[in-house]
Amino acid sequence: MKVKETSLPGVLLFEPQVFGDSRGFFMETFRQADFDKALLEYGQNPVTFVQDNHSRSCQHVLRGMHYQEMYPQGKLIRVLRGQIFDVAIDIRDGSETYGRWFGQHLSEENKLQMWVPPGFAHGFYVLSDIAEVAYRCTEYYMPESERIVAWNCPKLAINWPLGGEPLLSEKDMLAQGLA
Ligand SMILES: Cc1cn([C@H]2C[C@H](O)[C@@H](COP(=O)(O)OP(=O)(O)O[C@H]3O[C@@H](C)C(=O)[C@@H](O)[C@H]3O)O2)c(=O)[nH]c1=O
Repeated sequence: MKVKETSLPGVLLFEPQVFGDSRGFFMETFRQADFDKALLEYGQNPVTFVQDNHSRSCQHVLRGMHYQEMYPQGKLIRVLRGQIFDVAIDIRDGSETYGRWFGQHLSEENKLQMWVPPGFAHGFYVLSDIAEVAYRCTEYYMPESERIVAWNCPKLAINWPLGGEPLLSEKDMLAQGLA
């Protein structure tokens, strides 16, 4: 697994080694020791994943930008099918990079994984007909603690590669921008 820093400190990209042969391919998608080493190398605290999620969305769906106020979740995101534009926003109080975002195309082709540390908001926009997204979380889902920042907050000015009007859940539609 190769690890790359991004332009937003804390957010990391993981690129698995893919072993292709006449049958198809094989890859390790997570290895605890390598992940621990990467976090240590980039000065982050060790984490434990406690929940695995899988969602399926159609083209132009935008989910986000979500975070949990209490029990902030770190998330390790990958795409099983299709392509998304995945975005993390630093919303940690007092952070030097507060309000900055980073976006990356994740797809079944590039097999990249994005690490979104606890304290960041997260969301994605679906570019392909269908996208299946799988992610591991470091805290359990706590709906009462869930907060949402509007995907189109002018202060964030996220440069979404929109190919059509985003399809949002009702709660994402009602979200406010960053205070
Ligand atoms: C996120 C989540 C939802 N649910 C339920 C609640 C609801 O009835 C249904 C759909 O929930 P949502 O509309 O919140 O799903 P969704 O909009 O896909 O929420 C997700 O968005 C991405 C961007 C993230 O980063 C995730 O952490 C999560 O917030 O699933 C769970 O049971 N456990 C969970 O962990």
